[in-house]
Amino acid sequence: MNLIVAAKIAWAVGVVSWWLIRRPFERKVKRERVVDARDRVREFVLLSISTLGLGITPLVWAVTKALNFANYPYSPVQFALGVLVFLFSLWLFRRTHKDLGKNWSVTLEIKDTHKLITEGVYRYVRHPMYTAFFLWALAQLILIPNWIAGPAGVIGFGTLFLFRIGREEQMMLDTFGDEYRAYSARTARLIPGVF
Ligand SMILES: C[S@@+](CC[C@H](N)C(=O)[O-])C[C@H]1O[C@@H](n2cnc3c(N)ncnc32)[C@H](O)[C@@H]1O
Repeated sequence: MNLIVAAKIAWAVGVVSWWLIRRPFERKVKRERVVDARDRVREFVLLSISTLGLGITPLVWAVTKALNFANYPYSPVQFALGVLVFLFSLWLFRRTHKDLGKNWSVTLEIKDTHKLITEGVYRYVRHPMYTAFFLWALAQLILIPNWIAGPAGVIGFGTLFLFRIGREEQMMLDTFGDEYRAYSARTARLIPGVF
């Protein structure tokens, strides 16, 4: 099989796997009562930018020829590395969902029974789900040999992260106070011991 076709299939399998992992958790949180929801319009815009980068742009690359002018030569090593990083991101993504349980939400929300999670992967970093998304974006960068569709995920998810993270941490501080302050003091945001 042509290596570019293999990259397109690997990318599509990765995205469908991500969706299949998320589905049962989405169902579970539907029944929870939300007591604080912040920045609804801003969150919609940020999620759209992230979807454009991680979903729509690579999809356009995979199913049309519109971005082919920005393709560059590809190697089996690059393909294998991209697949490995994608697998690692999916593993971490599933772990974060299991650890967060009913406390998870797509946008900035607090539930009436909300608990601060500090165990599992949350013991090492405060935002492991965002680490998983950055790994997905990195996998896309490596897996897709195109100067537009490759980096689109890093730019799209990076924008969401930059404009959301301060507000999410402020919401957690407003809700959990000293408990979150102490948790923040002993954990990094994305990479243990680094950042
Ligand atoms: C998309 S989830 C991402 C969670 C976290 N930022 C991460 O990257 O793993 C966002 C929601 O998770 C909730 N949340 C974030 N950190 C949490 C924690 N340590 N414990 C419980 N809920 C948390 C907040 O209610 C927020 O609205």
